[in-house]
Amino acid sequence: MRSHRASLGSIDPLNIPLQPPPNETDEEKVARLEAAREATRISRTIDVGLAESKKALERKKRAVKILLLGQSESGKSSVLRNFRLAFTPKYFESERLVWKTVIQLNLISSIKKTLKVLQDEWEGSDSDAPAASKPPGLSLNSEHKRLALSLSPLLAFETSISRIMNSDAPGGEGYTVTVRPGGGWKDKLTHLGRSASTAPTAPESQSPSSPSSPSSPTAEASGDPSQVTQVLAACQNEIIALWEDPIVRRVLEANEVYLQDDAGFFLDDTARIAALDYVPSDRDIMRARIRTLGVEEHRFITESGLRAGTEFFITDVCGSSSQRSTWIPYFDDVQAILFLAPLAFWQSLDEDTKVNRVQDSLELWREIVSNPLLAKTALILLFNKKDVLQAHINAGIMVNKYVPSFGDRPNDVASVTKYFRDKFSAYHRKFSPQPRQFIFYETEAIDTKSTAVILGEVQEQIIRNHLKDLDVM
Ligand SMILES: Nc1nc2c(ncn2[C@@H]2O[C@H](COP(=O)(O)OP(=O)(O)OP(=O)(O)O)[C@@H](O)[C@H]2O)c(=O)[nH]1
Ligand SMILES: [Mg+2]
Repeated sequence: MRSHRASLGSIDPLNIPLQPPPNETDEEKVARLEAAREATRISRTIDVGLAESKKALERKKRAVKILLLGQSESGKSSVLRNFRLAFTPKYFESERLVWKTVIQLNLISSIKKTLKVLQDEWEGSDSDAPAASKPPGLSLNSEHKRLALSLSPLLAFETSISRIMNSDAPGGEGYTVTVRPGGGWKDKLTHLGRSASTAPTAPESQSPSSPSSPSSPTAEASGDPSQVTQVLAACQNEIIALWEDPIVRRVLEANEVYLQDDAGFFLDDTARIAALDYVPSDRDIMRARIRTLGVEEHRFITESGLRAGTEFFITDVCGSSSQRSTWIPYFDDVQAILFLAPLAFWQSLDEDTKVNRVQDSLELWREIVSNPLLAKTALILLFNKKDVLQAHINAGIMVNKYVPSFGDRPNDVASVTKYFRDKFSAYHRKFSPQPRQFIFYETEAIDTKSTAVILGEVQEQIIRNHLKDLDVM
């Protein structure tokens, strides 16, 4: 009986598309074989890539993942820098000169703010009231004009460096140093610093009484960090004279500008920072202010300490209210959250001056604590900036003026801390989806020694829990 099925014979129809086309010329054959080799190469590269991604995923699963949360200016990035200093000191050292530029920019920002207030005063006195009607303590004179004029070239440097750090995009408005997410700005500053040190040296510092004028070569504001150092050194007497001038201080106060309370305030350290050979101390680096934009993930392997060789992923976020929705994708698979909440009960949020800062932290804490995605995550609460709290209590700021429910408890740091700790702890108990330990520390992120001790304890706790979860212990 003949089979109804057609015999495949020696021709395999599945192979037909792979067969060389009939009448293939030699050139076509070479091209076809080359294309086949290229396809195999690409396929192998993809396989290797997939294997590497799988390995990286596996590694990330074993690594310790920490998320830094808290409102803007709570100290998240400063805690990250402390982590770096404590556990990756070589890496921290390699970045020291990058921070020099940030600190110089912080100093220039304070000068810029002062000059803006003075400028507004002059414009105001030109337009409305005659100068004579100003209270005597607020009358700016020609010496102030000279100081302002001699410092104005610094502003051009600030603009150029910010532009370089942000790849020519504006680096945010106002007076806070802001950079795009990612570490690209650090590479740019490092590179600029290196090329500047190999370039012919700039002229020796200029006469302090005549710092670079807009037309002088140093005022071209190339964004070269070594030029900023030169110009700051040349201007340091003027900066100190401006900041220490009693009339300028009174004008700033009358305009409710309190530079000392600003993050990244370095005017009191001008003589040191504006010196040609200035190298930032660890504390300076912790005090530097640079606003985080977006979300930054930092991976590092600890170089020293009890757990040297441990891989960490620390995610640092922007704390502004408008940015908080960007945190959520990072809640997955994180072992611990360090939640920073300075007890700045006398302050409101920059982004919404109707909202008290501690109230905002408490609300944010409630949201984090109650989030089901974070039910198993260790939450570590840091009442950061305890030095700032101490200074305000010492200055006689009354808590019950801002927080009436504080009542007539003693107006001291211990009572204030206990009062708010009880509140945060009550939220933690009430809103956690399942019971978990309440872990709490008072910190001062600009004090690297005390912070290192606390971070050592925190690191140990997190790693132990993580190893337990991975069933390694
Ligand atoms: N005095 C004092 N200043 C601190 C402390 N912790 C941080 N700072 C300073 O506060 C400012 C803000 O700290 P950051 O670490 O930049 O704050 P952040 O939470 O990362 O803020 P965003 O990036 O805007 O979300 C910086 O100038 C820090 O140096 C502290 O304990 N005491
Ligand atoms: Mg930050």
